[in-house]
Amino acid sequence: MLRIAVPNKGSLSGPASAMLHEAGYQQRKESKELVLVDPENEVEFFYLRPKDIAIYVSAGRLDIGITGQDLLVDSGADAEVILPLGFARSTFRFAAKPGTATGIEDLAGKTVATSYEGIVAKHLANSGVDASVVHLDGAVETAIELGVAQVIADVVETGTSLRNAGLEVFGEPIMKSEAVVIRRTGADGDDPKVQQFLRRLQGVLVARSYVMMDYDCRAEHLERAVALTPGLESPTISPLHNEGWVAVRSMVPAKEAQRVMDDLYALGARAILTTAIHACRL
Ligand SMILES: Nc1ncnc2c1ncn2[C@@H]1O[C@H](COP(=O)(O)OP(=O)(O)OP(=O)(O)O)[C@@H](O)[C@H]1O
Ligand SMILES: O=P(O)(O)OC[C@H]1O[C@H](OP(=O)(O)OP(=O)(O)O)[C@H](O)[C@@H]1O
Ligand SMILES: [Mg+2]
Repeated sequence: MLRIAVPNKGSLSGPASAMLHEAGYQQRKESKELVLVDPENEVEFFYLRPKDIAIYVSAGRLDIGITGQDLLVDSGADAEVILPLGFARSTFRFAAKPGTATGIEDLAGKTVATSYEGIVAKHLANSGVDASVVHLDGAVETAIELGVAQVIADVVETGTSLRNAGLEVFGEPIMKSEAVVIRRTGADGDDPKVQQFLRRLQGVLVARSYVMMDYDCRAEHLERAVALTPGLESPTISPLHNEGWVAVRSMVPAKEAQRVMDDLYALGARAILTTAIHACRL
């Protein structure tokens, strides 16, 4: 049975469970459940604190886990990313009161408050800057106002939390992050159970970001039409009863669907339809 770690709280928890559900796995019904066995899919889910997941996975106790790339780096655990999942996207940045710092060199001798000590300590060491780091569990934006630190290092998505606290980012982003699937470094990459799990999640990612497009066009316009809808491999072309016309079927990125439909229409294509993809294996 495949043993998988899933975040039990925080920003990663809801979207991770939603993605697993979409991939056909059972998910817990109550937030207090810590383990869920899905016998039909031969999978056991362990709901753990997001910060701990890389540690369990690197210890070999669990086969794979879903966590944040920043949490993986912060843990220093011996685990690696095998599939980025595209949600919980954020950057990790330094911030301070406006006008107090412009780059990492301004941190020398200062105190930095953060929930991600591992990332910050490594970054300071790599940059050769000598600053103190104070660990806080959350709401670090308040640390400056309350005099615990002069600088913070935290997750930034929209920047609203920083603005509300009267702070500004400075320097280059320390790292970018998103939710990822991880496994122990050097674990068997060919494990068929892991491969099947990854194919299911990849199927969800594709189903979320593509639509299926069907249309009819005159045979003489086919090459130009197909250039607009090249698909992932190659579009399917079928003859129509009306001579000189063909039907085309192709996957199109959902974000581009409306523009592509306009362009196909302008080319003379008709009966242009898009339908959602519910699941796929590429
Ligand atoms: N506002 C946000 N937008 C996008 N991703 C976020 C946001 N806040 C946290 N994350 C991401 O979520 C992960 C942290 O999850 P974690 O559950 O530890 O913290 P949290 O979401 O802040 O929850 P908590 O309220 O328990 O602190 C990290 O990968 C981080 O990059
Ligand atoms: O740039 P924003 O869109 O404002 O998002 C970033 C904020 O979201 C997270 O905080 P969370 O609400 O999880 O509280 P926490 O600080 O207690 O973790 C993170 O720690 C930042 O504070
Ligand atoms: Mg948080």
